[in-house]
Amino acid sequence: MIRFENVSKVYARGARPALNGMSAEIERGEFVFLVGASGSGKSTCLRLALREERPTQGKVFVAGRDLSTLSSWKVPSLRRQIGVVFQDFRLLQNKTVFENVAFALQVTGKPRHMIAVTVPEVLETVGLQGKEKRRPHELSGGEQQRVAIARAFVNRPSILLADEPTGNLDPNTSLGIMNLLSRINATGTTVVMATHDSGFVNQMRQRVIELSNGVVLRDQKDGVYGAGVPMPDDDALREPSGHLAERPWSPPVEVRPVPALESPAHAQGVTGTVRVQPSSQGEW
Ligand SMILES: Nc1ncnc2c1ncn2[C@@H]1O[C@H](COP(=O)(O)OP(=O)(O)OP(=O)(O)O)[C@@H](O)[C@H]1O
Repeated sequence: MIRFENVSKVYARGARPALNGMSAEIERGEFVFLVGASGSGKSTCLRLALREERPTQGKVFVAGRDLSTLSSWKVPSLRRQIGVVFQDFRLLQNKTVFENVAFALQVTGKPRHMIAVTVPEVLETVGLQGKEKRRPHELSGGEQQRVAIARAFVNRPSILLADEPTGNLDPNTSLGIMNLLSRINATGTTVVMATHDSGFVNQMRQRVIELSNGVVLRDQKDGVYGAGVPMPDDDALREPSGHLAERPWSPPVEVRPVPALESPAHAQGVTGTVRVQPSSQGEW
């Protein structure tokens, strides 16, 4: 789905490379954490996959396209396949919740009647029903991130890139966002998330790609955040079901993938389930 082939990126002449011969391949439907020290190149990887930046050397392939030969006029169609979520939400401040999400459909030329149906559905999925008319400054950080996720997904992209999506949120709110991303991934969407949040990385046990100075230091299936050494009490924490129980540090709800998105209430970390069925392409 996403392939980096020996990619180097030098932003300014003479500067240290942000990426320095980095290679990695991410398959359709994977959930991958990109970790590494500040400046190790995580955001650069995401920007290259979006064709916001171009490599100085090497190639990036996304959804079967070689981005080095992709014409500029095809970049919007590439980006329609990719949802993006940022640490700072990046909502349009003068638009309501509904309008922020609707905007993503309008720019792709969707008809008004389709927008009128789809936006409330997606807002319900992320737990924001009843808040359609609010503006971003009238929402909590977690709610703003839910709007951003709704906007990222309303076009049913096959890839979600998330750059520190929990970086501005408290642990409980972050947990709700992680649950939402996990459930989105469970519908078949490829998720790549750059993060410094060691707690979630250690608990979710997804693939971890660790960057250091622009190269892949570690690529670990069912990985952990640091050093590649499992935490000593992991087996003790694993329940008979295979799910991880709470750690002493963790918020009071487990994170686990399920085969479909759940209700907004569940996404916020409380019980109750309304299933949103994925389409045959594994999208929702
Ligand atoms: N637009 C830019 N112009 C010049 N240098 C840049 C630019 N963007 C990133 N860099 C440099 O490239 C290197 C990698 O940055 P990048 O943002 O990819 O790291 P990161 O791992 O995402 O860091 P963080 O965890 O702090 O977000 C850093 O040395 C950074 O200063």
